[in-house]
Amino acid sequence: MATTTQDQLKRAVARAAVDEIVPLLDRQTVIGVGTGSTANLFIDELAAYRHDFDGAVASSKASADRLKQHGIPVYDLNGVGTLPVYVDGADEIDTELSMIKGGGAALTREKIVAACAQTFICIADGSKYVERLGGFPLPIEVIPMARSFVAREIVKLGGDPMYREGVVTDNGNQIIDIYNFVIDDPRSMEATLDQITGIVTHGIFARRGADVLLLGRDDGVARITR
Ligand SMILES: O=C[C@H](O)[C@H](O)[C@H](O)COP(=O)(O)O
Repeated sequence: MATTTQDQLKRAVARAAVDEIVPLLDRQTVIGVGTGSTANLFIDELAAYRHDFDGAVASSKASADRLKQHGIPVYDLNGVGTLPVYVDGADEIDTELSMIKGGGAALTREKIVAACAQTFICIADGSKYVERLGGFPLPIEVIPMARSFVAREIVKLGGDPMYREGVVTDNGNQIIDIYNFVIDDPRSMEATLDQITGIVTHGIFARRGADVLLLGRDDGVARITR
């Protein structure tokens, strides 16, 4: 039997997310849209329904551009109230639906848009589903002048910080990736990192984790809820 490629799994969950949200849409609905290769496929699938909803708030300039290319209006979050749904990928997601995000450096806007959403639907291929977060290096967005200070604080917490050279976020900041970081308790680590001066956002999404995970596996898309 032919194995399903990662790209096919991403496409399957993107379609499943569209199937899940289309019944909720009306001409006034504005939805939150994430960033990355899986979110891109979701945007492409969503395009067929562009006349069934009002528009979207994007979590990155790249996603905003892709939405606009499909003729989907993109709104500033400040002009929109609560979003009924936010759809995005993840770099890792655990059984409690806590996530590591930010592999594409979009974590800050993602966390903000997710905070405004009633329901967070995570779309991910099976490789992202883990027992414990931390195999994927944890991205942190830092104010540039605080980079070395934040790195020293991370070392005190037992992680190995690595500057992601050449990357500037949509907010004009820099990214540090933390390798070899044990995240036994995502909520507690999220709170600890929230306290470090100079960190704009880190990639642990635990307090605002996903509500629904659409997980692409060889045998189909599993729907897992928190
Ligand atoms: O900054 C990027 C985001 O957090 C993405 O959602 C995450 O990196 C997953 O991206 P992909 O769907 O390309 O694996």
